[in-house]
Amino acid sequence: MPAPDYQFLLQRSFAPVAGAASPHVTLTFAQSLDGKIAGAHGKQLILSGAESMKATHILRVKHDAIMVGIGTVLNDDPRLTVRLTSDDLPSELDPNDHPQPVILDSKLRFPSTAKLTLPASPKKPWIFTGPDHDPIRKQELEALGAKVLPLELDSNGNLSLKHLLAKLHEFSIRSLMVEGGASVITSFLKSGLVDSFVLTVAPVYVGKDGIGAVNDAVGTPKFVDISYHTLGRDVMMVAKPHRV
Ligand SMILES: NC(=O)C1=CN([C@@H]2O[C@H](COP(=O)(O)OP(=O)(O)OC[C@H]3O[C@@H](n4cnc5c(N)ncnc54)[C@H](OP(=O)(O)O)[C@@H]3O)[C@@H](O)[C@H]2O)C=CC1
Ligand SMILES: Nc1nc(O)c(N)c(N[C@@H]2O[C@H](COP(=O)(O)O)[C@@H](O)[C@H]2O)n1
Repeated sequence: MPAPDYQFLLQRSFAPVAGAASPHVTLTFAQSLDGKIAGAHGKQLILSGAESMKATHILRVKHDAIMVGIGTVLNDDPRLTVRLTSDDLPSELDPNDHPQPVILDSKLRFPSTAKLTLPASPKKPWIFTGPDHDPIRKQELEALGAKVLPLELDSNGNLSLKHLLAKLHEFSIRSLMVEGGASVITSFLKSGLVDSFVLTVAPVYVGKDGIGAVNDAVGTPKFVDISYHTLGRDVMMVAKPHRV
């Protein structure tokens, strides 16, 4: 099998439109053929093969920030770093240019033992939380190097994505990669705030007890500018949501 060509990602722009006061949002995740992103009880699964995982890390290096919900932190304990070498990238991209980790965590459930706050973590997380968070917990997390940032809630009691994007823009974040999990994917699909959609489909079935990528009604989003790329045994779909 020939080595995959990653130019479709390396050459793609994730810059916001001129004058926008919020970052370009890329929603990306890996799912099975039956639409699952994790196993029973949320068991973390490595669905992506080596080739599509490399594409995910190229996306990481091309974005200023990477975001997951607290459910993913509690379940997966992710690092959210770039693991590539300079041989994998053109000279203008640096494999040490890790995206800023951003977490949605309205009740400050973020664990003190998370890999994201270990000394080895190149960038300490920015944790967005609700207006009624525990100030002592905030201090504890800040002592570990995290930045804790209060945010308004939306009408469903979730952190407001519109305000989040405005705040990230204030902090000079121009591109945000949203990696999941299911609740965050669902919120973004509902929100209409997604600019690029990058889906990895792995040729496996997880079964009915797995966690679906979408866990609530999201309407019927449509996509335009669609392309499909074979990466090893996986397929990556790259598209833009159609804004009406
Ligand atoms: N295959 C893949 O590509 C990926 C798979 N996963 C899998 O996803 C699963 C985790 O998904 P899930 O449990 O849904 O957790 P999420 O990571 O989606 O986090 C959800 C939590 O984030 C908080 N939150 C705050 N604001 C929002 C908002 N506006 N929208 C949505 N959530 C918000 C809520 O917690 P609170 O109310 O406390 O603030 C909510 O319960 C794991 O099994 C993981 O392995 C995760 C990423 C990628
Ligand atoms: N692209 C992709 N493929 C999979 O098969 C996955 N399970 C994920 N998961 C996401 O990556 C996070 C782990 O990141 P680190 O390797 O720890 O940096 C995980 O939490 C999910 O967000 N992604």
